[in-house]
Amino acid sequence: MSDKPLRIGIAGLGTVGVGVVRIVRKHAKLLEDRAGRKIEIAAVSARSRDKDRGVDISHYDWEDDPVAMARRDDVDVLVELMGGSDGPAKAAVEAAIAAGKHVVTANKALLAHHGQALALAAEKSGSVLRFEAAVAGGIPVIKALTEGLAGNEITRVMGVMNGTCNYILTRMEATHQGYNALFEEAHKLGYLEADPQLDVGGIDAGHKLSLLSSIAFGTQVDFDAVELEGIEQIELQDIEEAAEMGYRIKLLGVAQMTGRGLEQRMSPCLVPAASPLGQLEGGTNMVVIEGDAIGQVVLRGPGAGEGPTASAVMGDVIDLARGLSIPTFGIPAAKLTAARPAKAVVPAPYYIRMELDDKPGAMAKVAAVLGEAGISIDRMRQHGHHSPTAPVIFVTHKCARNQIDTALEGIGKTKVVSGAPVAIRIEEV
Ligand SMILES: NC(=O)C1=CN([C@@H]2O[C@H](COP(=O)(O)OP(=O)(O)OC[C@H]3O[C@@H](n4cnc5c(N)ncnc54)[C@H](OP(=O)(O)O)[C@@H]3O)[C@@H](O)[C@H]2O)C=CC1
Ligand SMILES: N[C@@H](CCO)C(=O)O
Repeated sequence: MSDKPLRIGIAGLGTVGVGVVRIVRKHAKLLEDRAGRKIEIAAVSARSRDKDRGVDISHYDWEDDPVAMARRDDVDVLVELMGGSDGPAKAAVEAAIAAGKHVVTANKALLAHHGQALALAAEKSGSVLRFEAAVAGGIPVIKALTEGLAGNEITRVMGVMNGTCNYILTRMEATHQGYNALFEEAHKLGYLEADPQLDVGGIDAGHKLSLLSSIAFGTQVDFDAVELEGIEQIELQDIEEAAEMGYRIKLLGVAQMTGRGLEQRMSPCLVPAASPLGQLEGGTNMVVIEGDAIGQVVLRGPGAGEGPTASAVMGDVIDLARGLSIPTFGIPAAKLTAARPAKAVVPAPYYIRMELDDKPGAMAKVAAVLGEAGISIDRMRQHGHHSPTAPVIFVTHKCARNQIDTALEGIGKTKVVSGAPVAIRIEEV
């Protein structure tokens, strides 16, 4: 037991920051016993000093400037909980690292864009940079990958890592309402990020996937290489068609090393309804890790919210208090390789929906385009309708995404389809 406390400075007192303050206050003795030393808050920083945050912060020094707080002599660890890929979050983290202080952050945007540079800087200055809370909120997935599964060659990482999207998709199925109505519901419940595109555009989940990829495959974080597709084009009809075929639609991230490079994609996928991913409800997250020795591990839990996210932050803080020092992405940053990005090369069956003109030869034209792209049709259904166009669903045999893209382009040129066809990958999970 050390008689020297670990002193943290918290930059950002919103949902997560307040959660961290609450845990430090409520569990002071427990934390001391587990960490082997006291954990104390030396200073806090946010935009507005006068805001009522529902916790008493009067015992802690206030800093208007998070960078100044990061440099304070009495701060051993900067806990960055402001958010944003650049601006004050980046400046404060860089200042802390330059001053040789450890950093704990929940900021996936910052790490997805600057993770490699920050990890290199941290190692150079002898700092430790940790980010458990940045991926899948309260689920200890970073620890699982960097520690518990460190003896494995990781073959695939998959997951549902944006609770808001999963909430919208599962509520569409449960309430038979369309995307727009459920987007509004999620908005009213305060689930959406300030910029909702981060959630529904798949960007937030893509940030998280890029961080997991780095640890799993020993590669430099490459968010730009993540193939991103959001959930906005998913219609109730897709959810219901998928359900009838025994699938559910999830915004699924998949990262795997292929013979042609690192495939990273975050996109809506049909997954078997009976699989663990298919059964995931509401805002819950799930990460599936596959390794050569372990086989498959499934981690499930709350991906956001005050308590779960602060829990993950505190796990990192306790590790630092214990003196644990693990490279940011599991191996020294200089050893992380720059992976060749591979577009979805692993073939899969696809679900394709389109509004087909109800006139002679229309179906034949579409079938010809699919055939020319080398795509074999597994199943096809056309529903009864009273409109001039017929909703038509194809399920293909396994094919590559570029074949689908070629076919979609060709289908557009047939002039027998209204609007853009929707193609969704069917993932074996
Ligand atoms: N909320 C969640 O469930 C999860 C959040 N995260 C991540 O955790 C981080 C924090 O998220 P969350 O708590 O929800 O965010 P909030 O928006 O609730 O809080 C952000 C805090 O940062 C402060 N802040 C913002 N800009 C500045 C600035 N320029 N200078 C000083 N302080 C600033 C705000 O100050 P003020 O209060 O005065 O306005 C506020 O206290 C983000 O990186 C987020 O992505 C990760 C997982 C889950
Ligand atoms: N916006 C995220 C929470 C923070 O990671 C989500 O909906 O999962």
